[in-house]
Amino acid sequence: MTTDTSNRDRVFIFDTTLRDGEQSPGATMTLEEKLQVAEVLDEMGVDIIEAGFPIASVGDFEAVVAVAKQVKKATVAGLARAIPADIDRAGEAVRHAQRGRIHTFVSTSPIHLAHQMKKTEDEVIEIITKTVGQARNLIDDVEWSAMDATRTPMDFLMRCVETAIKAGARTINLPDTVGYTIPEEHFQMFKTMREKVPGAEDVVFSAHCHDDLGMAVANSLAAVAGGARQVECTINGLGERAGNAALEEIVMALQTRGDAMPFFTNVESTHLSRASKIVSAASNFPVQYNKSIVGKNAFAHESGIHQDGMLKNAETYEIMTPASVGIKATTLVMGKHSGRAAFKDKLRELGYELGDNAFQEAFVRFKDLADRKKHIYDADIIALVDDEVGSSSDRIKLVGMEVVSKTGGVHTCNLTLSIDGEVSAVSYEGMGSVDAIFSAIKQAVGQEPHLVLYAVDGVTGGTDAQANAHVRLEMNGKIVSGNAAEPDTLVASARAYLNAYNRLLMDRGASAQGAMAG
Ligand SMILES: CC(=O)SCCNC(=O)CCNC(=O)[C@H](O)C(C)(C)COP(=O)(O)OP(=O)(O)OC[C@H]1O[C@@H](n2cnc3c(N)ncnc32)[C@H](O)[C@@H]1OP(=O)(O)O
Ligand SMILES: CC(C)C(=O)C(=O)O
Ligand SMILES: [Mg+2]
Repeated sequence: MTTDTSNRDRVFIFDTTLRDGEQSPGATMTLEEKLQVAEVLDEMGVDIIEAGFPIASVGDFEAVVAVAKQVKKATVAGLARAIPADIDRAGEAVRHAQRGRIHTFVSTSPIHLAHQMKKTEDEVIEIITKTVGQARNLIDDVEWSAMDATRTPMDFLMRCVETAIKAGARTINLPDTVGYTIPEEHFQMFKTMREKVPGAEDVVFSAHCHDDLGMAVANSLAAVAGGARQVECTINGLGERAGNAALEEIVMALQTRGDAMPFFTNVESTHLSRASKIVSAASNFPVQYNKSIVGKNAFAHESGIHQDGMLKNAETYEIMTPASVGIKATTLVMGKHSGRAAFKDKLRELGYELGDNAFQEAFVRFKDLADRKKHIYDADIIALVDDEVGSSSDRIKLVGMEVVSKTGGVHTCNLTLSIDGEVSAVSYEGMGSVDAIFSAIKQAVGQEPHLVLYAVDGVTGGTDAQANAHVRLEMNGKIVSGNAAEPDTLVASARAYLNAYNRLLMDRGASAQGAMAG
């Protein structure tokens, strides 16, 4: 991570979550939500907040006004088409900000000119002069955008840019409106503009990339390398169609790879995770698990080799710290790909110190469970280890069990037990599956303990949760309890019953056969 900003150019971060982000189908935010988003953006040091498109509706106008009044540090921008009424309305909204900006745009590509705007190139040039001039009469800070710039012939685009600069625009944004460009091409476009357009040195060039081909961030960084010093982006990459360039990715790319890209932003990255959560809740757009920087898995490791490396040194598999983006800690997720190093570490965290054999047995059972269950929670491991530790001295052990249940019919349990090392099989029919299991065990062991309690609950949520079965038995005035956790409720019930039964035998200090006889 690079913290030294000397000899580095500043890149201004223009956040458009509240405008382009809100254009995502279904992402409409209430005024309160917009204010909450604006607050976190301002706190984290975003330079410009595009708060909305004031002409779009009364609600949008009021939201831009409210954000403008609330924001303390950032510039607040309002979007306007190249239409006088739009520009007036945007000016009316952003004048409430300590620093306001009118952002006006017009199409420049042949396809837009022919089909959307129905204007000639010369007419567009005239429109730019008039509308940028109108905006400059309202406010000093004017940004002009060439909609669909990346599908515009360079000579015409340069004419447009030169016209906008002459009319008074301070920021020239060249959007990749349809996410069509590629990094090398984007780099060249900005480089050419900076080198060839008269007056280019007096303005800030800006990139605004969409993610239709999944290259929004790469294209934005290429634009910066080519001379752009403002990047337009959104939290979580929210935005029209496939979204905009993700703010958190741009900020962290520049911060993490300062060695290769000599730039910095003013964004305090430790706010990124919180901002992501706020925007996700406000827009109702869940963040995909594997989303860079802010996804649930961005700092989570499940595979044994990675977990082992992480335990030795976090830099083996993490190029930035979770703390740097506001996430408390890395998570080592326990699952079928985990190895002994992570399992041992997890046991230590849960307060277990097992001997070599017990550890090995617990690890085998853990792997077996992980093969059958998608999510392994701490409670699963606790249940598994408690069961393992308890069962090592058991004298009655479950070897195999088959339960056949029929609606309205009998329930049969075919059971094989090992009793003091001797294997015996029995079959029993009961009123229900559990009745058949318990009766089969009693028949095999040859004793009649009284069942005081039988209960089952889920250790963790979901249909693949482990069932935690509890059994309390009484025999000759002695009461003992047994528990077992298993993904299968019937197996958990059988094990819990045997767990209690083994304790009965242990308490009596007799051999299993003796207990059976006595
Ligand atoms: C790439 C982008 O993100 S652009 C921003 C997209 N955002 C939005 O559209 C915000 C929400 N939009 C709206 O609420 C509405 O579309 C409004 C209020 C802006 C306009 O509504 P309407 O007047 O009903 O127009 P409508 O949406 O049907 O069509 C858009 C019109 O704007 C014109 N237009 C589009 N962009 C521009 C521009 N940059 N400058 C001037 N005119 C433009 C279109 O040519 C079309 O004009 P026409 O009706 O003469 O053919
Ligand atoms: C309005 C402009 C800046 C835009 O969002 C785009 O071209 O994608
Ligand atoms: Mg856009």
